[in-house]
Amino acid sequence: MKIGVIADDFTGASDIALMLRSNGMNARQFVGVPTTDFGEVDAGVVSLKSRTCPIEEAVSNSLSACDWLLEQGAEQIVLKVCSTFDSTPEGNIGPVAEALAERLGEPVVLVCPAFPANGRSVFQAHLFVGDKLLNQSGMQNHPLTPMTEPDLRKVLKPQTSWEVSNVPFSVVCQGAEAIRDSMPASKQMVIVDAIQNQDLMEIGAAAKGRKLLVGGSGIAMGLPANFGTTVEGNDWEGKQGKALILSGSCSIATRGQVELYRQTADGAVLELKADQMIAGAYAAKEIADWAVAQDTAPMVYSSADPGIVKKAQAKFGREEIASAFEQFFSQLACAFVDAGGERLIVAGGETSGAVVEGLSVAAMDVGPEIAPGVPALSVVGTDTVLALKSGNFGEPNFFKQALAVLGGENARSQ
Ligand SMILES: Nc1ncnc2c1ncn2[C@@H]1O[C@H](COP(=O)(O)OP(=O)(O)OP(=O)(O)O)[C@@H](O)[C@H]1O
Ligand SMILES: O=C(O)[C@@H](O)C(=O)CO
Repeated sequence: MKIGVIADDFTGASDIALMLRSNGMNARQFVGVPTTDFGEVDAGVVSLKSRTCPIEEAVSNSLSACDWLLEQGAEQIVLKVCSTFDSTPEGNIGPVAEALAERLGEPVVLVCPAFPANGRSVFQAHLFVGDKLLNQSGMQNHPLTPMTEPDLRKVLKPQTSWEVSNVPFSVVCQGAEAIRDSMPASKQMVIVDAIQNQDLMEIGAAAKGRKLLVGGSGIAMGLPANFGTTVEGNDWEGKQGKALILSGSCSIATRGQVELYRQTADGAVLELKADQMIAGAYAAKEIADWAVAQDTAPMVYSSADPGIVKKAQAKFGREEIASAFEQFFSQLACAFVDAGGERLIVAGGETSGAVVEGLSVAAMDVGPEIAPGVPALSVVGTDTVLALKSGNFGEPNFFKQALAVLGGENARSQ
């Protein structure tokens, strides 16, 4: 293994696995730290559910993943965080990055969440989503990690005892050597500006030999070139069996995708409501049986507008309602696969984590791209194919595209 990735959520893990594969590395996504040997890969991506869990748990799981990746021979570790830098004021990005840097003996940590293909850019350490600052992008309403500050120095500083600084675009646009020369010598987390893919390629070249990087999948774009790896053609195969769409993401893009799919799904949709969920009114097995009996791929969703989410959180508690939905989606996915379902499309990182853990998946191979940051995946050793969609990724007709690609067709023709 050349590059080891510790991803703080499951959709993020498949996002960076796709990025590494598209740029010349064989990559495999693991669910937690593997306990069996899956053979040699250039890049191993360990998916954790550490974005919103208690800090001590996030640190300890990330260190275990790091140790395992080092044992596999990884020369460089990437902590994959969200391209919208999702974290609470306490963490978990800062504490995990600091613990990993100390474990690896790395005094300087490059931090860059930019992902231009999905509209995320960093300028003067401020994170933009399209033409909006992070705190005006809709992320201020996120159910678990509301992002109300666009200056990443101010987001990261309260999370770490290290200094936090910025390498501005005026340096980045001069290329890899200028970026390398601008690196401090002492303990620092350095937020590096990046606006376009070319900047990420230069940052990747500048990062050659660094033991730890922190960022969105964009930070991995220029890394495979440092190792001179290449990949053979993709032998990934789709499945034509029963499909189910599960959406627990309340992000703006997902809500648009849910609405569009709802209009075209011939009624095969079921909205889960918070009151009924808490009252235990939904039965996973019954809904799974209904799902496999449909002619078109059904969609089960809890995606709701910020006002509805806030009310549910005030009534039941933020963690309680989130975990009730996550547990239910996980049970439903298991019941659907038990009932013979083959294709699962899941929207939302936390939701995807719950589903994949519930299915007891150990490893996934990366197939073709459905949308930037979202690959088709196949669960190693089973007939299940999956798409794990980050909340804000994908075009309005994402679900239709995903059904096609998981079925072995081309997304662009949808
Ligand atoms: N109607 C709802 N009311 C309250 N919470 C909800 C509701 N529907 C979903 N949730 C919770 O909101 C959280 C959404 O997070 P999730 O990571 O799945 O989506 P996302 O944040 O949009 O995706 P990503 O992390 O990939 O950007 C989940 O914990 C989910 O259980
Ligand atoms: O970086 C992103 O935005 C995604 O891969 C993700 O992590 C969303 O959960």
